[in-house]
Amino acid sequence: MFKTLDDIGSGKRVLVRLDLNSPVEDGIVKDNRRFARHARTVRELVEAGHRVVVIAHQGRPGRDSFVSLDQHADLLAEYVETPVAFVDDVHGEAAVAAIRDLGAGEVLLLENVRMCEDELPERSPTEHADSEFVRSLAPEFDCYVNDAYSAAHRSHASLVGFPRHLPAYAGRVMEAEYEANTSIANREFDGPVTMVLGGAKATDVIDVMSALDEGVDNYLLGGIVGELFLRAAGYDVGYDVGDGELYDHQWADNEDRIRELLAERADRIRLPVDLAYERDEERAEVPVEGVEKTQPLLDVGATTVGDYGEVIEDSAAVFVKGALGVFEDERFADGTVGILESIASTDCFSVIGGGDTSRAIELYGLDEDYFSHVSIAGGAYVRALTGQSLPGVEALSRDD
Ligand SMILES: Nc1ncnc2c1ncn2[C@@H]1O[C@H](COP(=O)(O)OP(=O)(O)O)[C@@H](O)[C@H]1O
Ligand SMILES: O=C(OP(=O)(O)O)[C@H](O)COP(=O)(O)O
Repeated sequence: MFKTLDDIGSGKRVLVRLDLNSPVEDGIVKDNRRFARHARTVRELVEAGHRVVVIAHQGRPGRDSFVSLDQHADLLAEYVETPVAFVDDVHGEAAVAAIRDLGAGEVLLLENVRMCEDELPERSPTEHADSEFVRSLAPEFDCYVNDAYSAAHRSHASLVGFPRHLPAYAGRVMEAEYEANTSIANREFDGPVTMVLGGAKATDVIDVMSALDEGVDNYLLGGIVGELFLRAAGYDVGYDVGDGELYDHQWADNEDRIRELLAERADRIRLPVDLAYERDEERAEVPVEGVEKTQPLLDVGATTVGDYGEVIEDSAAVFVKGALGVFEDERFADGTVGILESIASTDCFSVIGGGDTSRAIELYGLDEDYFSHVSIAGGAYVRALTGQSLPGVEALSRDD
């Protein structure tokens, strides 16, 4: 449906859009798997003797994470194992001069594209193609590669404007993410399909469940979302404790849809039968019938992990969206890690998505190779699961 790096040839001037958007702490850009993944695409372009110019974004104006890409150049260079030059300009004279100076097999990163006013408005590809940003850079290149799947749900200039001027190709990350994340909608599996749904964002999970009625045989719920469903089932859970804002407003916003889903799909939805909480600084577990509504509940319990593991063992495909507990705290990681281990021990097709959830894989030393695909996308993954098209993918696919 789109052309790939296999179709480019060699020795071209290539503009490549990556998603290097990263956590920033005290002004320091944190390394994360986006660098390692995109490095593969960049390395392949370098090895083909192209002149490689990278564009990417970081944060949004007004936020602390809205910083220059100078640190990103060093991090990317480590993974590509080749120097990555940086110019603090997006499309002005300095950027164009640096682009023209580039030799074959060299890599240059331009400044954060969100520092350019043309980038962020959600506009059509035709409007973006006509922006000064896109019109001033496009003539410097022979082709455009979009590898930024995890930003492809945005109709921003650097993601949709260039394919109107240049032959456009998908990078390796774009290809792999697209194929894995749309497989729940596009692929037939030879056995039950299971979704593990957790995390803190109830609306995302409800949207995914609503969109995927036919294709899914089992829903295994946990996290905040699981507690909201348990509350709908009549258990005394899912109440905000102290100043927390995790439950009550999400309950108010989603109560009706949760009740409907539970009634319609009672035979396919599995809820936690036990939960974990903190007692005397240790992990303690309690059956759902016994929880008191003043306890913060931070993970699913061991019986739930066992039950869910049996369902996973019998599944042909498992998709994960959201963590089953507060896995960042080792005491409450058993649910998330236990489920990931169950998936890893089967040979089912598996996709682990959600920026936070996939972090549990590296935090607890699981091997990525045990899973069919570990996504680096958050919002784009949810949109793909719900069958929505992504403007950045659409822009690559046009055949007019
Ligand atoms: N019971 C819980 N109470 C509080 N936070 C939870 C609970 N279960 C999961 N979480 C939190 O949810 C976060 C992941 O949620 P979310 O952002 O929805 O998922 P993702 O980013 O993977 O899509 C994790 O950081 C985890 O700490
Ligand atoms: O990190 C990103 O999305 P994600 O947080 O949904 O994974 C993308 O870079 C998009 O960034 P944006 O949500 O500021 O447009």
